[in-house]
Amino acid sequence: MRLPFRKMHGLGNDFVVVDARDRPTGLTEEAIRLIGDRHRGVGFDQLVTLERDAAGADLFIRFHNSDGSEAGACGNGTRCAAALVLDETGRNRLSIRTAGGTLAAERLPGGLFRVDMGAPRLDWRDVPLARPCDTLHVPMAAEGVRGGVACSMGNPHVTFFVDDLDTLEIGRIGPLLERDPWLPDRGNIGFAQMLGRDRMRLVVWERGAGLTLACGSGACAAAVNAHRRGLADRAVTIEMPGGELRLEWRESDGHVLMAGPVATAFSGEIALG
Ligand SMILES: N[C@@H](CCC[C@H](N)C(=O)O)C(=O)O
Repeated sequence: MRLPFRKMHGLGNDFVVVDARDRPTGLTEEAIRLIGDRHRGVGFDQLVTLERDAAGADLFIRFHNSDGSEAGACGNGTRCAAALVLDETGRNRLSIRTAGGTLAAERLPGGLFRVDMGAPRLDWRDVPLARPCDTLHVPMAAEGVRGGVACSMGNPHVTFFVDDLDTLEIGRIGPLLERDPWLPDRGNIGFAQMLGRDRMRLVVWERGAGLTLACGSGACAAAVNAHRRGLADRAVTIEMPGGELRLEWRESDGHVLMAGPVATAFSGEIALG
């Protein structure tokens, strides 16, 4: 059996996109890990599976990290999947369901795609944290960082605000913080440096995938958390190693809007078994 796929990325956060709308892919967790292996497989940060939605949305999207675990949300992957289906159908808007919630995607001029990522969840139970805590000041710490800000964007995020991103050893502290006892489901860990009220730098250590060039839901969380801390306005540009995303935490309905580019690198077929 051969499984067609498309390799896409959003700012270097890379995905293998497979289509299960007509028949299930049948991929096991082990097969997902193998395809995600950058030496023995295709390699990806996330596997993005397109499915039909039973509840009436235009599309259901499922996300798996390269370690085989399932994730409730993936901002860059949602933009890529949305772009693919919008191109396929010639439409400009799409409703999408994910395990983390119902989203809306639209095509913008200039080759950009915007996703309404819904409202962040700010209660400690929703992140989730291990026990009651003010999510604005989570007493997590590692060398060079202390006191994170937590929220859920359909997946768990903690953002640490620092003066100088370049002094951190993220490859060393990221995996420790991902598995901190405060995070029973592990977490995506963002390290942010404010450059002004409308601009910041961000590096994200992703749960189940490690250091990434960009993280869409991590950028949403950083925008929300920076505003909650009084560090940023509601609209910010976020610079990540792979490029920039434009974020707005909309006042009228509390939804987070994320806009940025997508790209296809190549497509191919995986020989299963
Ligand atoms: N690349 C992502 C986030 C992917 C999921 C994450 N690693 C998790 O386990 O929650 C994005 O662009 O949001």
